[in-house]
This record gives sequence, structure tokens and C-alpha cells, in this order.
Amino acid sequence: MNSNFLDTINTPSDLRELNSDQLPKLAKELRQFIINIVATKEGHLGASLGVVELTIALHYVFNTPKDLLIWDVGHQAYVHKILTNRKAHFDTNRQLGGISGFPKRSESEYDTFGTGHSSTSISAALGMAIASQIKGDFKKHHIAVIGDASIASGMAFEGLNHAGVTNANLLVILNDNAIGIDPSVGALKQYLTNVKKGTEKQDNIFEALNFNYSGPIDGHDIFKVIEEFERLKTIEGPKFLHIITKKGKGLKQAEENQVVYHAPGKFDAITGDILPKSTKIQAPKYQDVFGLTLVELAQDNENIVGITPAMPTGSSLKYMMEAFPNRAFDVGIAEQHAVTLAAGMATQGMIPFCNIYSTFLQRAYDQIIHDVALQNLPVIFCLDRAGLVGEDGATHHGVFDLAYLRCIPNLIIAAPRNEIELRNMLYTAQLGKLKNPLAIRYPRGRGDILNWQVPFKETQIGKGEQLKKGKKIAILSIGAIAKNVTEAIQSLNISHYDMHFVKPLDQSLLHDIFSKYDVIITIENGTIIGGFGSGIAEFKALNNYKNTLKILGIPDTFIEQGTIAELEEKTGISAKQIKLFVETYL
Ligand SMILES: Cc1ncc(C[n+]2csc(CCOP(=O)(O)OP(=O)(O)O)c2C)c(N)n1
Ligand SMILES: CC(=O)[C@@H](O)[C@H](O)COP(=O)(O)O
Ligand SMILES: [Mg+2]
Repeated sequence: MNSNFLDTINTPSDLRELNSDQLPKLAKELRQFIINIVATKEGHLGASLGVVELTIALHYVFNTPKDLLIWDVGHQAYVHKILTNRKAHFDTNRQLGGISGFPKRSESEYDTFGTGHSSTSISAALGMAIASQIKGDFKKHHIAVIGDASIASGMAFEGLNHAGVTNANLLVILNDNAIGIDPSVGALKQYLTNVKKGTEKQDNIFEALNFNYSGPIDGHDIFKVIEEFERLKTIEGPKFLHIITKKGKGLKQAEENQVVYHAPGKFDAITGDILPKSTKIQAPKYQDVFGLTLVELAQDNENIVGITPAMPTGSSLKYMMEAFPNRAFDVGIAEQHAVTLAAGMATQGMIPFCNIYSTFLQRAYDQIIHDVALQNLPVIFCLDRAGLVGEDGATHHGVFDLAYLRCIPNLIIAAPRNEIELRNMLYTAQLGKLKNPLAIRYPRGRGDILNWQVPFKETQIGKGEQLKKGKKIAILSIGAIAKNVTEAIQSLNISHYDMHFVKPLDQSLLHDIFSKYDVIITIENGTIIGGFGSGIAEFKALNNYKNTLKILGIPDTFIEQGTIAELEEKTGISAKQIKLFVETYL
């Protein structure tokens, strides 16, 4: 029979109508459906291809949405979305106005918990399981699906540690494909490898934490997985199932090049080959400016060390890891540890460059304050993906950092305008003159300067710069958003200043500006509340200036997904919107 099972399925109830022997064909159809759409619309590919059988089995055996299912990180939840009433909208995945690339409570009753940042699933599922018990519901199942890289994070361990002393009806499924975005790291990874090889003869870690452990089983053997779920349904208390899958399963290139096919961009759905990027010579990514400059600096300064929590490729710290394997560390998904590790190194005279995506640094807030700033340790935070990041959406925009960092004493906050400024800031940071911690914030993607590897020049800390001279109105920008300002005001006779630092602010330049212009407009790729503009507002209030001050930035709401250009337009910080705004004051 040649029928297409996927056509008949909108919800898990439809799925449960199929005979189990029809499920392998459904798995094939689902893989092809995902490949066809992600090939043109882009998104996270490898992780979802790896959990096709697991997802089918979960919705087949458990009574979702009554039984509660949580996908850790959620980048692997495409099959789940397609099987839970979103097949018809899947081609809008990650697009403006479309469905989110991550599970989201407001999108579906099947998305029981919003995810995006890793390692939250065990705590959330445990919370739900305990709530069910309190409410007298002892039948409901609570399931967390978590990857091998995500389970190594501190937060996941906190959840396991608590769950093990409860009798909560919790099932943790470890989806072990031995890779995160980059290969998984650490002792737990080694332990899991030994378990899989059958060479682990000691106590099972998860049994030692009081979980009823089973596995490892082949996560692509759908009949085995279904059988195991049926068995686990009858067991009370915390259970742990270890399954082995292959990231990218079903697409040769994705299986063979798992790092690239984590989120490959556009590719040919038939051959699997990634489509060639533009042949035009492009300016470098800010990430490569960071990574390559750090290698250059580390060649001459042996105290430099690099740290990334699980993002060596995304951050380009991989260049330093290749060049100086003893001085560059991927610590896994462990932002808190990464920050305090850097602090420890700094106490011993090392110069740690701790590179963390702005959004993930939120995890390590106390460590920034308590372990770094309070002790005034000269850790250099390289805040990647600062500002709007695009299609990953609300969970990933790096728009809070200026607000959450600005209130921390001792911390210097810099935002280079372009690649050369980033390079010079990195250079300045390692000269040994700075006695404070420093955050250097830069965006996702490329700048504009082709010839960026110019001789280093020291940056003057706390100094701003006038970029354009004009009358009546002064625009004050911070960081790479200056590009939009330059474009917006090219035909207008107004001034533009790049303040370079959010902390310390260039007070003498600000006095000069407030005494010269009627209207001052600040622009940042960050939240209006608490950010750069707020700092200027505080300066104005403290100094009793009466000028008109307007603050442009990200409004007080969570910004969904879309291209960066679309989101800049929507939030009023595109060149077009800036121009329209400025013109109302001319
Ligand atoms: C707190 C946090 N840090 C980093 C990331 C970036 N990130 C997204 S997926 C991922 C790897 C996840 O690996 P794993 O849990 O093994 O799942 P897999 O992709 O293999 O299915 C990382 C590091 C994140 N989402 N959240
Ligand atoms: C799911 C997740 O958190 C990452 O895969 C993230 O999408 C990476 O973002 P970049 O593509 O900006 O590296
Ligand atoms: Mg993994």
C-alpha cells in the first residue's frame, strides 16, 4: 500500500489510530517532510531528525497532552510540532508571524513548557509532577526529554538531585547522541560512552541518584522504544531511560557532518548539499574577528586563556582551541561554571576571555556579581549575539545585557561599533592596564569592513567620539547599531556620537553635548528600560539638564522571531524608522 500516513495525522489521536507496524513508514515521511521545509526555510535540522522515532513513540504511548511532555532546549521539537496540529503551519517555522522554532505554551496545549535555553526540563517536569501529586492526580505521566550535552549542565543535576528523593511520577529520557552543537565534553560524556560500550562496571550514576534506570536502548528501533515506554508506564516514581540516537539520522550529510547540520542554513533537499553562499567577498563575522584576533594576541601573551560554555563553533573560540589546546576550554553547557572558572584563573594572573552569548550569560548573573565584580577581577566577558538575533526569537535575543550589567559596580561595559573597534578592544583588554572586569558586546553576524586586520591601536576607556557634525539634534548610539544611524541621517544636518562605553560614560563629552543641542536621541540594540539610554537619562537628571531626551531601543515586551531586519523595523531601530523618528524633531 502506498498511502501517505502523515497526510492523515493532525494530532496524536490520529497517530494512535495507526498500527504500530505502520510507524516506521510514518517516520520516513516525517523525516522527508522536515528536510523539505528546513532546506528552504532554514532552522535546526540534525536534532529533530534524530528524535523522529522517539517523538512518534512518545505521542503513541502516552496520553498527550494530558500526560505532560517537555523538550529540553526545544530545538529538537519539530516532529512534536508537526504531530501536534502544526503540520500545516510548519513552513512558517521561525518566521515573522509564524510558529516559533521552540516549544511555546501560548502556541499549543501540547507545549507544556516553553524552552530555548537548555537544561530546564527536569526541574520543570518535576515541578509539574509534584503539583499533580498535591492535586491528587497520581495517574498523570511527566516526561522530560534531555540531550547528553544538556544533562551535563548544573541545573539538570539540581533537578535530578531533587527528583531522586521524591516519589514523583517523573520519566527522564536521556537522548544520547554524543554531541551537542559541537561534540559533547567532560567526564559525564566519558561515563556515558563507557555505559554504551558496556565497560562501565561501577554503580550506575542515575541509579545511585534513586532513579529506576533502564537502557541504553536503540532510539531508532521504534518497536523497542514503544515496548519500553509501555513498561515504564507501569512503574511508579522517578524513572530514567537512556536511549542512543544519531543526530541527523536519515540525511547522509547531516549524519556525517553533525556540527554543520545542527542548523545548516539553506540546502538542497534532494542531495543534502548546502547551497553555496554568495560569491561576493564578504566582511567577516564579528565572531571570526573575535576568534582570530584572540589567536593573534595569544601568540604574544601567554597569560591569555579562552573559555566557552559549549559554543566553540558559534563563538569562533574554536580557532584558539585549535591553536592553543591547553589554553582554551569548552566547558560544556555550564555558563555559571564558565564565569567562576574565569574568575579563578584571573586570581592567578591569567587573562581570561570568557565568551558567552548575551542571552546565555543571563544564567550566570550571580557569578558575574559575586565572583567577578565584587572581587574586581579582570575577567573579560565577550558578549556574543548581543542585541536582536533573528529567527531564534524571544528566548535568544541578547537584549537585556546592558540593563542587567549596567548596575554592577566595577564593571566596564564596551560596545564596539565595527570589526576594527572590536579588534582594538580585545587588544586593549589584554595589555594588563585594566584592573576591572570588562564586558565587550557585539552582535550576531557580519560587519562591513573587509580590511579589518589592521595594526592594533589602544582604545581609550570611557571615551566617546563624534561621527557626524550637525545642528539642534544629537544622536547618541552605542555599538554596531551606529550603522543604522549613519544610514538614517546621511541627508540630515544633525550630529551623531558613538559613545563606545555604556560604563563609564564619557561625562565630559556628555556635558558638551547637553550644552550644545536641544534634542538628544539615544539609540541602542537593547532594552529601553535600564540600558544605555537610561544611563543618559540618569546623567541628565543628576545634572539638571532640561534638554529633550528620547530613548530608542527594544520596547518593554518580548520580541518574537523574524529576520534581524524585520525585527529592527518592528522595534523602531531600523535606519528607516530612526529617520522617521528624527524627522519629527527637525
Ligand atoms: C543555557 C544554554 N546554553 C547554550 C545553549 C546553546 N545550545 C543549544 S542546543 C545546544 C546543544 C544541545 O545538545 P544536546 O542536549 O546534546 O541536544 P542535541 O542537540 O544533541 O539533541 C546548545 C549548547 C542553550 N540553548 N542554552
Ligand atoms: C538551539 C540553540 O540555542 C542554538 O542552536 C542557537 O540557535 C544557536 O544560535 P546561533 O545560530 O546564533 O549560533
Ligand atoms: Mg546531544
